[in-house]
Amino acid sequence: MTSKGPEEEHPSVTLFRQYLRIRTVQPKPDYGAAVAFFEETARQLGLGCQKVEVAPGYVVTVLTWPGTNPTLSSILLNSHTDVVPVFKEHWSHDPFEAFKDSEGYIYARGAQDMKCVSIQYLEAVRRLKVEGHRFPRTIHMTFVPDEEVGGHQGMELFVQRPEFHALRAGFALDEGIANPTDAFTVFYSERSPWWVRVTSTGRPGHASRFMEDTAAEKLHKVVNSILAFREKEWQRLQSNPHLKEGSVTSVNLTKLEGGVAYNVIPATMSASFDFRVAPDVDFKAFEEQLQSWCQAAGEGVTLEFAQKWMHPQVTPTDDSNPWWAAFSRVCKDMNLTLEPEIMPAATDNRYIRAVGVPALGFSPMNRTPVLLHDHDERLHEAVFLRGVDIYTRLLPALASVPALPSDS
Ligand code: MET
Ligand SMILES: [Zn+2]
Ligand SMILES: [Zn+2]
Repeated sequence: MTSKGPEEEHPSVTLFRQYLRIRTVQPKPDYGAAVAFFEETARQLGLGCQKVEVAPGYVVTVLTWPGTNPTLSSILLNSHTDVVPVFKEHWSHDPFEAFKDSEGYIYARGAQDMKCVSIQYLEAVRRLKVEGHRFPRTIHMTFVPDEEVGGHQGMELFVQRPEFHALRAGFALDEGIANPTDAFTVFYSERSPWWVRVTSTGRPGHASRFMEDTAAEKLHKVVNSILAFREKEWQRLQSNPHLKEGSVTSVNLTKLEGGVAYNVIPATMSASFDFRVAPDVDFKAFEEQLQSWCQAAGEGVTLEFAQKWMHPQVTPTDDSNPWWAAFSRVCKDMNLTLEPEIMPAATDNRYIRAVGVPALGFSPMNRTPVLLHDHDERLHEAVFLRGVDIYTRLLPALASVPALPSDS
């Protein structure tokens, strides 16, 4: 599809580009502007709008399209409003201008992760409302802050609040990842983020000496053990074509800290690791493994967790799950190929699943390179619009799932 001039641009694309220009970029997102944007959109669409301040300055905006049968549980469409930082010098276009090139690619931070999805939800609801539809189940759209830094001042708090329980969510959709092939990836579980800092203490002294028991030597041993484990998991993934990235445990060494001068042996050094633990791992045994690598390195080597998710959940992807049945039926009817996978990263879906709500991670972008968090993050307007079509089919099906035992 070739690009149209601005006067011919699809209004859904225009709204998408407007949202992309709001600078909700970490570490200082302009959440006020995002909330105002959704309030205004709610007004235009005739949707209920509720603001829940889960922490000072951290507002969850809830837009609601009531269903015809209030006894049924609702459909929750979640998206986060924050985006990750940019390295502006590596971008072909200003990442907050939402520039559209002559082919129709829209360049912006958040184009894939996940401002596209927020607008696709809204535009699908708009279309269905304009066509005069009503569905039995209520549809709530939640726009949440803070996901990109862990969701601790966003969804993690929101799911504990009475306002969340009052939504009576029976099923949720949240973000997925683009797929470069013709297929669409859908995520039914997630790896658990474990952020681990290993601190090593040892003998300080003059750096000209062969000092024994130094912090660096012991830290080196732990780093070796963990990177050997990384290599093992990588080989396991490489050698088995049936395994996807989310099915093995990954780890990266992301920070090294310590030292004051070239010629002073420091008494303390630390290494930080980002583990993503596969859902089928025995968590207790895995933690013991980490502890034993530290112990094997010598005295004075300890670890602490900056993040340690312990509640991985799996949403069934067979017809025993009526939500999956409805979701996959629509995709089949639309001739979309689905690739069910475990999310390699972490999303707010982990909090939603942990309070007992089945959830899928889905960002309808096929034939699209995976550019989330990358330079030149972009999405073709035709792929974006196709996503609106997909939600326009998914929402009626999900919001019409007949009464379930869990609804009463
Ligand atoms: C682990 S906190 C979540 C932040 C981000 N979504 C990630 O997966 O890294
Ligand atoms: Zn995201
Ligand atoms: Zn992200």
